[in-house]
Amino acid sequence: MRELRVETEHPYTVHIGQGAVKLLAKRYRDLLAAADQVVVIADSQVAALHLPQLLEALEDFQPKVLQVPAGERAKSAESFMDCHSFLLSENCSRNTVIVAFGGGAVGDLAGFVASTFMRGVPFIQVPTTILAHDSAVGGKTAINHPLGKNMIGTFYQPRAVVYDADFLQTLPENEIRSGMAEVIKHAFISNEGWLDELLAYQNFSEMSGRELEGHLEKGIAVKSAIVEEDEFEGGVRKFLNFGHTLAHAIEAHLGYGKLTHGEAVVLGMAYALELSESPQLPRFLDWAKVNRYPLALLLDMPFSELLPYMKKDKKSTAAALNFVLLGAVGRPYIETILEQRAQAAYDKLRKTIKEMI
Ligand SMILES: O=C(O)C(=O)C[C@@H](O)[C@H](O)[C@H](O)COP(=O)(O)O
Repeated sequence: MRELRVETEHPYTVHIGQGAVKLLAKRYRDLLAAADQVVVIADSQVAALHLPQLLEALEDFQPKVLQVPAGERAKSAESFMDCHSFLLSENCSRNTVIVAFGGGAVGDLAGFVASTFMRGVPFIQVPTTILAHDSAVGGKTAINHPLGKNMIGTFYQPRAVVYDADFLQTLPENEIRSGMAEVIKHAFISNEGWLDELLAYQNFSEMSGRELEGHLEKGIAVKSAIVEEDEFEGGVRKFLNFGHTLAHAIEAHLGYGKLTHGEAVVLGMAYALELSESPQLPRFLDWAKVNRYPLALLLDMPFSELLPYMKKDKKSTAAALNFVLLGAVGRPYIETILEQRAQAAYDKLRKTIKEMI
């Protein structure tokens, strides 16, 4: 079992390894035993596969379980209110502990619920996807608004992240693709050798469980170092948004859940590389093509339809579009891009994609 400490204002530990969920009752007994109630907010698809393991680990605390829709559909105002209604109807109090069980979406939702229920109750992240190596660490919580992704949320750190690698074994192919996009994002902003290793995958089924755990640990280390430096995103934390300006626009434009977050991030990273005039773009597009990321989707989406969403991105202002670009691998920076240049780069990328698929 590996442990990584995240030294934020309220520090916590990320436990990662097979069977990690079993340590919940031992390592967090004091927190859980002091709670008047333990409430699990679970992704319904994940619950169908793995809830018994979590309930066994928490059996001493007789948790209540609320299942929410799988994926991005969990991050709606309706599901946020359902969570609060559940907590109130179960007579939960400020001494309740929430456990988020599932992928990035349920983690973002449950974290937001935990940060707002009676102005804040403790929560533990139990992520079950590759993508959540990113979202479960760092304390960004959110739900979506039809006009923009993650527009409603807080910074609120979990008490612990318990990342059981056993849960990753049942991930469907599109979830593996989605999660690997955030892994590769961490490599782009930090380390060329690691990026080379990741871009060598022609098919993620070549990757052993041990290799995957290694990549997740590296990703978490990159993420936590940045979060430790800039917990509330005044500066360097924005680099973690590499690829996300376009990705979030695509997700909002298509309707949340139509595309996985990571698939959208791959399209967004290709665009950010084009804007950066990066020599990494051709091999990144080749990698995306062989690993069956939906590059062709960009051909159906005119720039004008995505622009209003990009303007609402949290890094942008009313007057300027701000993107995370890449000087070289490991050297991200923020640049303000004029609309005309943003459009030209988008059209150029679409032309390249059209010629290669
Ligand atoms: O934690 C962060 O900081 C990130 O930016 C990580 C992103 O990968 C994250 O998944 C999310 O999409 C953040 O978007 P934001 O627009 O809510 O900052």
